Amino acid sequence: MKIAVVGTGYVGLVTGTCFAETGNQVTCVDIDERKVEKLRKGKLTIYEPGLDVIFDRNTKEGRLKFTTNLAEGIKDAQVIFLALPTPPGEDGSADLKYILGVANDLGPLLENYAVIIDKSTVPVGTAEKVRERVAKNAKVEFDVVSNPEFLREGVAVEDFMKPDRVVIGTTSEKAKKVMEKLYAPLVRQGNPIIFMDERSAEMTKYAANAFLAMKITFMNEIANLCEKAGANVDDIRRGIGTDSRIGKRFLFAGIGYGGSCFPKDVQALEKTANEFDYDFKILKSVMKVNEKQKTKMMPHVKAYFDGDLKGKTIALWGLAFKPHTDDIREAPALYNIKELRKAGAKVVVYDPEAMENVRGVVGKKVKYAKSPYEAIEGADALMIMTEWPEFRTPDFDKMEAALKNKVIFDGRNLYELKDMRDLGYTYFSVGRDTVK
Ligand SMILES: NC(=O)c1ccc[n+]([C@@H]2O[C@H](COP(=O)([O-])OP(=O)(O)OC[C@H]3O[C@@H](n4cnc5c(N)ncnc54)[C@H](O)[C@@H]3O)[C@@H](O)[C@H]2O)c1
Ligand SMILES: O=c1ccn([C@@H]2O[C@H](COP(=O)(O)OP(=O)(O)O[C@H]3O[C@H](CO)[C@@H](O)[C@H](O)[C@H]3O)[C@@H](O)[C@H]2O)c(=O)[nH]1
Repeated sequence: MKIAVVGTGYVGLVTGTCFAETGNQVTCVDIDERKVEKLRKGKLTIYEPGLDVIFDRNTKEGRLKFTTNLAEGIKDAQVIFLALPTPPGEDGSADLKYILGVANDLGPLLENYAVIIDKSTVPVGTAEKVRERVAKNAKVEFDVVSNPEFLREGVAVEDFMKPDRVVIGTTSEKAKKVMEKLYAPLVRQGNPIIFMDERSAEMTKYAANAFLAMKITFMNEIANLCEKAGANVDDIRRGIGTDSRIGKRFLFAGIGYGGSCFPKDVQALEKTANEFDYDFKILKSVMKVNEKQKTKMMPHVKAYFDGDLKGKTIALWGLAFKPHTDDIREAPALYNIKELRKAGAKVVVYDPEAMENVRGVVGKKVKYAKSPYEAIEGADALMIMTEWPEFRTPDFDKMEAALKNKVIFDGRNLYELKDMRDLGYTYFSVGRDTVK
């Protein structure tokens, strides 16, 4: 099939590369000339495990191309994915300017029947809006389908190639057939394609993200209560996760959810509820709790240094919003850097992948270390913000020699309390006793 993907960010690049891998002819379109130039030279623009291998194969074999020219990109395409940003607008609702802008441009460029697919996360009713915009100038027949994406960053290729399910919102039989053919190679293991109308598909995406954000937030509140009540959240997680109605996944307490999706999508769904005059109380609580959770270690840090962080050096391990990605959008680490600096502390940071992105936002306000051990050399304390595997079993002898004080503020519960006790650390974690 000939496919165009408009918007070549995390979702667009993964979508385009994976569909090239299943044998399609894919052209990715982006307005960012530097990005397209780099991709054309065979260089990836994001860090995503496993993407490099299939990207190389498909660019070399000529199935994956890049352009800044929309007309050239969509020429003869049977399906056109819109994988464009839907950032929060001023009031927190999803800003549709990118999607509707491209929809306006598409109409006059269509030469044959095409299925236009909303891959971006878009509020209920967007497919209708896209249809209206394209129809204004279109001379040929077309369909607009909602096909939300559920991939997670860090495991995006695997999620895309082996999806739990594919959700497709369409009321057109013709579009349905095209979509079935397109996705057939990805659902061979028997995972379902779930067809529904466009509005339900759009709502499904927000419901999934909001539910997962709520699940995490619930555990974060249980963790906060555990700290007061002397219980251990890791035991609670195991105790409830084994109940198949609850499930083991997304029960890890920590310093809040971040990333480019949960924060904006929970907010956008709450705005949608507002528009329909519905007071979505749970979502409001989820946002409020998460906001506070991100910097929940700060009071402990301040108290440890008797309220005075001036001149203290705090090392941060982990900057990305989660491991296996260089994405720092809404990363808890950024909020902690801000709070630490506000309190007068010097901050030294280390992350295996996200340093360049942080440099772009924070610049010289923090020091960048080349290794986790360089970051803690002479530091007064260590804070852990992201659970990268390399932080899980560090060389504790090296750590002891480097740190001024044996104190760790762990926002991701990487270590066993017993081990920390045996090693003689003061150890703060989430939803568990403090080791002193
Ligand atoms: N990142 C994820 O893990 C993820 C997962 C599922 C769904 N989503 C949703 O997918 C959508 C895209 O997210 P993303 O993370 O890929 O965003 P992104 O910011 O990484 O990528 C968007 C790309 O679109 C390009 N662009 C902007 N305007 C354009 C135009 N007029 N023409 C062509 N290209 C244009 C940008 O230059 C950028 O490269 C969002 O709605 C998001 O909520 C994201
Ligand atoms: O038990 C858990 C699981 C996750 N998180 C946090 O939740 C956030 C989101 O994590 P994750 O869902 O793994 O990453 P994303 O790449 O943001 O993926 C989410 O957002 C995407 C964009 O919409 C969706 O496609 C995915 O299905 C959805 O999981 C991160 O800050 C994690 O640290 C926790 O705190 N505890």
